[in-house]
Amino acid sequence: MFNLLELRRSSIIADVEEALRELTLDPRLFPTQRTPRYSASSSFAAHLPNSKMQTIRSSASTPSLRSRDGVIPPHARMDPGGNVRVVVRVRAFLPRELDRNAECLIEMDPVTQQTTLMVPNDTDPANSRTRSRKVIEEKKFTFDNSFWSHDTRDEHYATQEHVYDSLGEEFLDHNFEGYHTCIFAYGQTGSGKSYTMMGTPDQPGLIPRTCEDLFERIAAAQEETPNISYNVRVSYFEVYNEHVRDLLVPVVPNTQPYYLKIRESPVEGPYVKDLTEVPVRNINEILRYMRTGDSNRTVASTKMNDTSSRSHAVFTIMLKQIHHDLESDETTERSSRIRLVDLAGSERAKSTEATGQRLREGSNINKSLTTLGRVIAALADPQKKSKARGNLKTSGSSNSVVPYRDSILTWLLKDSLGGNSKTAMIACIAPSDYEETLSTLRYADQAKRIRTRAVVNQDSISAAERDAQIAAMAEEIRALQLVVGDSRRREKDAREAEEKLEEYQERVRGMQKLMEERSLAAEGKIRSLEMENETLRLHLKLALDSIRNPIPTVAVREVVPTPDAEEPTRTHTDANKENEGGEPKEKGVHGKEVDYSSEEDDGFNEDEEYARLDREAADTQEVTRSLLEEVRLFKRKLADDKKRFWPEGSPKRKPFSSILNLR
Ligand SMILES: Nc1ncnc2c1ncn2[C@@H]1O[C@H](COP(=O)(O)OP(=O)(O)OP(=O)(O)O)[C@@H](O)[C@H]1O
Repeated sequence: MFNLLELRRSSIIADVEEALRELTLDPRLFPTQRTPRYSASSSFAAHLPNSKMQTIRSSASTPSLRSRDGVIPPHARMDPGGNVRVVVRVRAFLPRELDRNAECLIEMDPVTQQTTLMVPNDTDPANSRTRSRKVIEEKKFTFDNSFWSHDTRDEHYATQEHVYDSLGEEFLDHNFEGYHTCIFAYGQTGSGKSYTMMGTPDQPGLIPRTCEDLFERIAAAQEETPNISYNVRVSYFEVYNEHVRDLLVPVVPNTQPYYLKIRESPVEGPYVKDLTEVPVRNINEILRYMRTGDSNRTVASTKMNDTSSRSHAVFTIMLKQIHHDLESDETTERSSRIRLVDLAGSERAKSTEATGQRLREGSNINKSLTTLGRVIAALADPQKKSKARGNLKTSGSSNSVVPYRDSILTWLLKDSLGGNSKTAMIACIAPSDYEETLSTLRYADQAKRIRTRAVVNQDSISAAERDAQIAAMAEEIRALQLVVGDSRRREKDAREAEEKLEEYQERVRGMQKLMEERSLAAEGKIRSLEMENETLRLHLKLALDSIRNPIPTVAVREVVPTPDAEEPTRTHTDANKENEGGEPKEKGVHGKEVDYSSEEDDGFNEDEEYARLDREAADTQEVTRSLLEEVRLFKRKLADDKKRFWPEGSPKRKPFSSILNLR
C-alpha cells in the first residue's frame, strides 16, 4: 500500500515538475527587466523546443513559443493585447525662434514622465491665435516616455541614442520574437520628426540605429548558433499627394512619376503592389538603400522648415529567422515586419505661407492626418466603436466603422494601427507653439488608448511535415513541368499550323494571281471576239446588200470628139478594150472580181450565190455561238473559283496588286 502511495506521489511530483518546467519557459511570468544587450539568437532559441530557461532575456511580453507538434496553440501565439506605446519629444529652439525671443512652453518630469504645456505670454506673435481662445490653460499629459531634447546642457537631455535605447531597442526585441512592429513619428511641421526617425550623419536617428543594431545582433547570433539563418529584406515608399511612390526605384528626371497601386489580401492585409523589396546582407547594404530612398523623398523648403518632408515615408524591414533543430529535425520559421514611419507634418497654410504646389501638398497632408486622427479616435474609443457597430449591425463588419480606407496612409497602416502589430507613436513637439502642440498632445493622448493584438508570426514544421511539404512541392513541380511540356508541345503545333497556314495563304495568293491573269485574258478575248463578230456582221450585211441591190450597168454614151478637144472622148468599147488589154477590174465584196459592165452575166447564178451566202452566215453564227458558249463557261468557272476561294463573309478581297506589293 505504502509503495503504491509512494509511486502515486512520485508520479504527481513528476507531473507538477513538468507543468512547472513548461510554465517557467513562458517569459510572461518573469518581471520585465531589460538586459543591457539583447542577443538575437538567445531570443529565438529561448522559445524553441528544448531551450534552457536562462537563455530568455527579452523583456517583451513574449508568449510561449514551444511547439513540438509544429502548431503554436492560439493562446500562446496571441499577445494578450497591448496599448500603443506613446512617447513625446520636444526639440530645441530653431534660429527663427531664438530670433523672436520665443519662450519654451514645455516642461517634462523625468520621474513621472509627465509633460506640461504652459500658457504662452502675450508677446510671442507665433501664439497670437491662442489669444482668440475662450479658455487658455495649462495642460498636463502623461506618456510612456517624455524625451526632453530642448536643452543640451540639461542633465535629462534626451539624445538620439537615448531615444533608441528606450524605444527602438525594445521594439527590435519584439521583432526577433516574431512580432510585427511599427514606430511612427507624428507632429506639426518642423517639430523634429525626420530628425528623430532619420537624424543626421552625425546624429543618426531611429531608422539607421535599428538597421545597425539588427545586423549586429544577427552577426552575434550567427557566431553563437549556426543553425539559425536570417533573411533580411527592405522596402521604402512614400505617400505623396495620396499616391504611393517606390523610393528604391531611381528617379528619372523629366518623366512622369510612377505610382503604385494598393491591394488587400485576406492574410497580409493592405499592401503595395509591385513594391521593390531588396534582400540585404549587411549593415552597409541596408544603409545604402536607406540613403537612396531618403534622397528620393519629396522634400521642399517652407517658411516653417527648410527641409520639410512633403510626404509620409514608410521604411520597412522584413526579418525572417529560420531555425533548424538537428535533434528533432524540426524547422521553425519566424517572420516579422519592422515599419518605421516618418509622417509629413501637419501645417497651417498661414504659418507656412504656402501657395501653389506646396499648398496642395499641405492640404493633402492635412487631409490624411485628419483621417489618421479619426482612425485613432475610432480605435481609441471602443465604446464609440461598439455603439457605431451596433448602429451598423445591419450594414456590415465592425471594421467598417474605422475609416481606414479614407486615406492611403491609414489604409496602408491598418494592420499597424489596429491589428497584428506592436505599435509606438513618437509625438514630436515644438517648444513654443501652444495651439499646434496642444493638438499633437491630444492626438497622442488619444492614441494611448488604442489596443493592438500582436501575434507571433511563426510556423514550425516537423521533419515528417517538411518531407510531406517537399513531396507536395515536388508533385507540384512535376505537374507544372507537365503543363509546361504540354504548352510547349501546343506551341510547337501552333507554330506548325501557322507555317501551314502561311503556305496555304501563299498558294491562295498564287491562285488569285492566276485567276486575275486569266480573267484579264478572258476579258481581252471576249472583247476581240465581240469585235470580230461585229466585223463579220457588218461584212455579211454589206454582202447581202450588194447582192440584193446589185449596182446597175451604166449605159455609156459615145462621145464624138470635137475638133478643138485635145483628147477624144472615150467610149464604153474603149474601156472594154482597155480591160481586155489586162487593165485591173473592180473587185467584189469577197475579193472576187466582179464585172459590173453588163446586167446579164453569163456565169452568175443568183440562187446558188444566196445559198452560199446563207451557208457562210450560218457558219459565222455557229462560230459566234460556240465562242459565246465558251465565254459563258469561262464566266461560270470564274464564279465557281470565287465561291471556293472567297467564301461568303470572308474578308473583303484585296486588290491583287496590294497582295503582291506592287505599286
Ligand atoms: N531634437 C533635436 N535637436 C536638435 N535639432 C532638432 C531636433 N529636432 C529637430 N531639430 C531640427 O529642427 C528642424 C526641423 O526638424 P525636422 O526636419 O526633423 O522636422 P519635421 O517634423 O520632420 O518637419 P516636416 O514635417 O516639415 O518635415 C531641423 O533643422 C532639425 O535639425
